[in-house]
Amino acid sequence: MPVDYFTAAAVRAAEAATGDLLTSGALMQRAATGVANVVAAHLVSTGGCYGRGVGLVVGAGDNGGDALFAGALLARRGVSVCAVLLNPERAHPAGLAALRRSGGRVVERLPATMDAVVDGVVGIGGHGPLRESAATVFASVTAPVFAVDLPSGIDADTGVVHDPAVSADVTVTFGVRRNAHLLAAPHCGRVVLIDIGLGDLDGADLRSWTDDEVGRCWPVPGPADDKYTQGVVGVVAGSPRYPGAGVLCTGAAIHATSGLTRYAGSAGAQVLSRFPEVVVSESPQAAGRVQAWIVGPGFGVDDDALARLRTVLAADVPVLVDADGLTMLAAHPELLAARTAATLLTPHAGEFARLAGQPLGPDRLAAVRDLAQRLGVTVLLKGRGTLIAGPEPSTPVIGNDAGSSWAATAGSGDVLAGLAGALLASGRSPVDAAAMAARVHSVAAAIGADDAPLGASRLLGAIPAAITRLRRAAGASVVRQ
Ligand SMILES: NC(=O)C1=CN([C@@H]2O[C@H](COP(=O)(O)OP(=O)(O)OC[C@H]3O[C@@H](n4cnc5c(N)ncnc54)[C@H](OP(=O)(O)O)[C@@H]3O)[C@@H](O)[C@H]2O)[C@@H](O)CC1
Ligand SMILES: [K+]
Repeated sequence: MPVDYFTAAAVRAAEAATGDLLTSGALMQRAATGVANVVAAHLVSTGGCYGRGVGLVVGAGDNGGDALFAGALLARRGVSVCAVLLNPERAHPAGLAALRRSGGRVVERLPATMDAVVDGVVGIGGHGPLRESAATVFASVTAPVFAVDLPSGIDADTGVVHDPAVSADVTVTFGVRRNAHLLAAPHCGRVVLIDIGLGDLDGADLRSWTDDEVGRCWPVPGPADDKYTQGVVGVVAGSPRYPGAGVLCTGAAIHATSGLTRYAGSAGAQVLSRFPEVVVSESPQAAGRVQAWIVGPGFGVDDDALARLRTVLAADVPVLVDADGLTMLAAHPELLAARTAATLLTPHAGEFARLAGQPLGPDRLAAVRDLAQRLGVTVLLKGRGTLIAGPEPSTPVIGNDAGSSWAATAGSGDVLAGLAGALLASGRSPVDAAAMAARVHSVAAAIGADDAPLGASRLLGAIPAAITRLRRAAGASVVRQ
């Protein structure tokens, strides 16, 4: 099952639909119990609850109410709980009374040594950066931070991390995940989802694929397959100045599927010396039939490159455009007008700005969705958090948090393009191909890096192990050999 993420408005609508549960405060009690249990589990795993110190940083809304009720529950378990009220007159009255009844204290500032700090400043009602009073409290916090719903200072819908904002070790959220949990994943830490009885929600804004899903969908040869039935991909990449891009992109395509890989360009000799299984030609016209093209990595932007881009985009098969191909496409958007098959663009932020005609801006989710709809293509926006939007407005954007930044290295994008292009040739839709490629790319980066910087060659070499890991996550029985 994919993991779905929702906007604050969708969360509020789902809460409102519960009627009595919301108005009676039952939802808040469930939320607070979840927070208390997560914090207590941390205390237990690090020595026990009794006599340990937990600080609450409490804002003026219901997020602060959650923190206060959670603090009350912890105090009843023998935890020494103290709360800083950022706006004492507006602190949640029932929550504050509950804390006091349980023996929790209100303090001006948190003690220097704490075992955990609960961020109850703001949740889905927050806007803008952490205000000064809250920022001052967090500036001296060294204990693990447990964010209620969202780390404060992070926008629930866009994931924009304002400055300052809380960076959490654990985020405890309720009912459904919010967009920010994926878009600002590095700031949320471990996200724990508490069931408060909202049920299943439709209309996700954002979605991520799980490892087992990618593994289940990964194309592997069946009994009736040969090299042609699994998809032939053509790679138009590399140049005399940048032959390596052609080698890396072609190598990734070879590792992705068992289909045939053709290379068309000036780096044929280098490609062949590394990968003798590739069928090499000088130009796309001479390459023979393919089920998808990859065009652009290390390609240059001269007239010859533009002519090749034009040829490839005129073909009635899916095309992935990357790197220099995107720079040329930004100057010649008319090349998309005559496309009859799907197109997948894979820009980084700079290429995105060229295509969109304006800087990416902080709201990456809206930007990628707008560009995909405007151009009528699928767009994969690269980064630590990859975002993939198709041209249909009704479908959720797919996001992939890499979990690490090891893949931020030269040639990494060429590898991603090779993976996604081969999956396009195997018949996957552009959104699926992009989502699967992004996931396997980040897993390969983690495996290849093994906690030390890696180059794109090692990233390439880790692709088979990454595919194996994802397929194992899906269970061995799903694919008949
Ligand atoms: N409804 C329910 O039953 C359930 C709700 N639940 C919980 O409620 C939360 C939503 O509560 P909410 O709607 O009260 O908004 P909330 O996130 O507390 O923020 C609003 C307050 O923050 C303030 N503020 C804004 N920005 C700020 C900033 N940058 N820095 C500092 N302050 C800032 C703003 O102040 P103002 O702008 O008015 O001065 C206003 O007072 C949700 O995230 C979940 O935790 C769960 O218990 C499940 C059941
Ligand atoms: K919070």
